[in-house]
Amino acid sequence: MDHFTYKNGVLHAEDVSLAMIAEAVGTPVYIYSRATLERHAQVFKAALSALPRTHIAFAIKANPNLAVLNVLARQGFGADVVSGGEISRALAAGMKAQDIVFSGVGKTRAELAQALDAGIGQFNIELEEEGAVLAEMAAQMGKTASAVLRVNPDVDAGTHAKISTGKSENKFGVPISEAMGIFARLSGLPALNLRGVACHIGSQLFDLAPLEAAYARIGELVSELRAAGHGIDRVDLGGGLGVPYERDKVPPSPADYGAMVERVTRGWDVTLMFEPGRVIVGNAGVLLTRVIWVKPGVARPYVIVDAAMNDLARPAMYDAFHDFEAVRPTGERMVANIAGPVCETGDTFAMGREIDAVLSGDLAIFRTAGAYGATMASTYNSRALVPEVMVDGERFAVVAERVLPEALIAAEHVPGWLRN
Ligand SMILES: Cc1ncc(COP(=O)(O)O)c(C=O)c1O
Ligand SMILES: N[C@@H](CCCC[NH3+])C(=O)O
Repeated sequence: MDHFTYKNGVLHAEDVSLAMIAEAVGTPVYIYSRATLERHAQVFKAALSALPRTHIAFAIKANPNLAVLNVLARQGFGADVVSGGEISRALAAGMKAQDIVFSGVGKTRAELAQALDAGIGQFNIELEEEGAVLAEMAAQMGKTASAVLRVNPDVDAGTHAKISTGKSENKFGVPISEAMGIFARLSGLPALNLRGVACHIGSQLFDLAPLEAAYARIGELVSELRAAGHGIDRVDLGGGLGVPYERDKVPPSPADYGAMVERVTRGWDVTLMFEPGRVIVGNAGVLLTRVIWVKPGVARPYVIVDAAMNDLARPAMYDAFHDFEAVRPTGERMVANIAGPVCETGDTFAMGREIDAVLSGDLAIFRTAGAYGATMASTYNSRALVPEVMVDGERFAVVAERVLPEALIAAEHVPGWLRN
C-alpha cells in the first residue's frame, strides 16, 4: 500500500495534489511520501519481530536523500553504505556510526581510514587483502575494526543479470569454498575483530528459494567456523527483496521473507543484520513529469515527456517497467510509446503500452520510482539535475533542489592557456 491515490480525480501524494507540486516546483520532479516510508519501515520491522537479535541497515544506495534517511533513522534503521560519500550522508542524516555497515568490493584506503575514524560498526570484507590492509590501518590508528567476511555462495538469484551478485563469476565476496582458509588467516590479526559472515545475492528478487539456499549455505559455514574455534556472533543476510513494478506481478512479502529467515536461522545464536533497499523506498516515490508533445508515429504515437533517461535510468539500463498514469485521468485510454527528450533511442520508457490518454501539457507519473531513481540521475544532454520533494500529510518541502545547467557550467573552467 502506498499513499499516491486519486482524490476528486486528481492524483495526490498523501493530502497534496501533484498538480500543486508541479505548479510550485516544476517538472520533472521526484516525490516521496513520508507516510509510505514509515509504513514500509514498520512492515519490515514487524516481519523480523520473531527473530531474537536483529539490526536493519538500509542500503542507502537505493535512496540517499537526507530527508529520506532522516525518516528511516527515526525508525531505528542504520545504513549499509558503499562509499565514503555514503558514510558522510548516513552520518549527516543522524545515523549512528555504530549502526553503519560498510560493504563494497573496492573500498579505497582513504575510505577505510574515513570509516575507521568515524567508528563505523561493521566492515564487510570482500577479499583477503582488504582484511589485511584494514587490520594494519586499524592497528596504526589504535582502533579495532569490527568485521564480517562477505562470501559468494554461488547461487543464481534469478534476477536481471546486471543486478545479480551471488554467482561465482560475479565480482562480489570471496568464494564460499575459500572462506574457512581466509577466515583462519585473517582472524589471527590484531586490531581486527572478525566476528561473522555476510552474503547478498542480488536485487529485485521474486523468489525466496535462492535466498533460502544461500542462507542454508551460510548456516553450514557458521557451523564449520565454530567447529574450528572461531567466535561467530553476527551474520549479515543482505537485502534484495523485490517490489511490484507491475500490479499483477507480486513479490514475496516481507512477512513471507521473515518467516523463511526465522525457519532457516533457528538456533544460529547470532545477531542477524539486514540490508534492505528497494523494498523500503521503491513504492514510496514517484517521478512526476509533463507531456511535452504527443508526436505521431508509424504504428502509434510517441508521448514525449519532460523526464528522460538521465532522470530515471532504470528502463534504459535494465528494460525496467514503471507504470505510467495521468495526474488527471479522463477515463480514455490510448496505446503509445513513451519517451524522453534525450538524444538516444534508448531514452524510451515504454513501447506500445496501453496508458491513460494524455495530451501535450498534461501531467503524469512514473510509479515505483523511489528506489534507484534520483540517485542514479545524471545531467546528460546538459539537463538539470532532477529535484526531490517530500510530502508529509498536507505539507511538502523540496528536499533536493533542481541543479540548473548554469550551476554546472559555473563549476567548469576553461584554462587560461586555452583563451589566447
Ligand atoms: C551489498 C548490498 N546490500 C544491499 C543491497 C540492497 O539491495 P535491494 O535494494 O535489492 O534490497 C545491495 C544492492 O543490491 C547490495 O549490493
Ligand atoms: N540499480 C539497480 C539495483 C542495483 C542494486 C545494487 N546492489 C536497479 O535499479 O534495479
